[in-house]
Amino acid sequence: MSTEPQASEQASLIGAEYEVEVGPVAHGGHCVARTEEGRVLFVRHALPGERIVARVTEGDEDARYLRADAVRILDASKDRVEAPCRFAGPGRCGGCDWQHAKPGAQRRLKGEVITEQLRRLAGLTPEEAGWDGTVMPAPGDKLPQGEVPAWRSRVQYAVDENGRAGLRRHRSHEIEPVDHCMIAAEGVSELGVERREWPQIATVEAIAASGSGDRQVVLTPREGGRLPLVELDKPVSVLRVEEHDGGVHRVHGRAFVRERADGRTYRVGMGGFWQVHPQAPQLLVEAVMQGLMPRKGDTALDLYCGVGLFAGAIAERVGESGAVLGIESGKRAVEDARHNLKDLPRVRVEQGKVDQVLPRTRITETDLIVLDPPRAGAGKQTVKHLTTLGARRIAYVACDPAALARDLGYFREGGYRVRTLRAFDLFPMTHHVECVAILEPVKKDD
Ligand SMILES: C[S@@+](CC[C@H](N)C(=O)[O-])C[C@H]1O[C@@H](n2cnc3c(N)ncnc32)[C@H](O)[C@@H]1O
Repeated sequence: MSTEPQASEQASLIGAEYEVEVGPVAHGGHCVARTEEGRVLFVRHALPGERIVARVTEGDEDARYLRADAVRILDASKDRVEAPCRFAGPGRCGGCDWQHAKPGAQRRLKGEVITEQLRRLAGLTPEEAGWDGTVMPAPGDKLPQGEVPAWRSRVQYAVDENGRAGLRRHRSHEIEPVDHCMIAAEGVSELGVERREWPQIATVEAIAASGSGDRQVVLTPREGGRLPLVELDKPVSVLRVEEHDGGVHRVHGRAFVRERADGRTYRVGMGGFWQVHPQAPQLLVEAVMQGLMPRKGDTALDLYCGVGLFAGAIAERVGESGAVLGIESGKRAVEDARHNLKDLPRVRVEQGKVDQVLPRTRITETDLIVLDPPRAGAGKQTVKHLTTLGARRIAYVACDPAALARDLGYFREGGYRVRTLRAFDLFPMTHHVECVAILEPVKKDD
């Protein structure tokens, strides 16, 4: 069955409906389906094996593929549940992708995406990647059926023309007003951002640091708008982002929040990166340390080091006879990292892009490397450089399995193999997943 789009839309297929059988999951929070005419659809709100009616949301006659939403489920998967969030569904909030899937099924789908990316982009079988296909939930997130983990310790809300806070619809600038985001951490919900009016404000970010209890609200006024009087129920620091240069103006309270991981406190200023799931920093430090096994006296690099999470953990373990160099491009993050690690005299943090700073350091060897790049990955040139430094072990922390797979391919070209690859569901209800790959040089007799 198919419904043709209205003639006035010319070649656009937006609005056309196709009855299809849903195929496998694809990277990005959707599944692949094929129409009778052979058109490829990327369908959201569907699950593999289902028979559905898909309505096209993007694409025209000439497109290589169309984007679509499952608007009617004719034959449901056993993994399907009623979305617990009332703002989820076709055309609604774009924050979550898998509200309609059981938690175990969400993790399975993420595992399938990782396997597929490894195969397609690196030519690696699960065995060659040391990957057993299991995506682990964060401790505390395995909740009874129907309950949703409230994990987002940082939420940036957009504000609509009526002053209501909300979240963007999928691939859209439109805002879905949301009076309670189910995945927002309790500390975020308690700030009351979702329940008040925000005239003249473009975005409001609510931050609830877990270890310290620090709370922060970061306001970006509308162009030409003025900052409204801000009175919140809780003691929070409020920052305002200046329009002209992205600078930060402190309205009241501290200009940073304090986070805790691995027995240390980390100051994180505005714009500085910190993992959003409260369990993530500890979980990732443990996975990285188990993989790297630092020894006293080791030298190590922490690339894309943020405010110094892994540099701090490694420095504690390599002791005073060892040394750690962190590299990070964000100016404020580097200031925070230097502050956070100032009790560790053998740690240095350099500011700049890894591909520019690393060659300038003239480092020719190191025992250990941890790299935790942004979504785009490290890239061929940087990976190639890293494979020349003779590291005994490399830990690659990745928030995008596609970029990870590409970079693992480059590591292989440089003589490194993957020992283990672990994956953690640090973003429940969304399609995102965090991986930690541990690499080591291929031995001559391998
Ligand atoms: C995924 S975060 C990791 C931060 C840190 N490892 C942590 O876990 O808190 C990536 C970091 O890389 C930084 N970054 C992005 N591109 C960079 C580049 N080309 N060179 C250096 N740092 C970069 C970002 O500012 C961000 O702090």
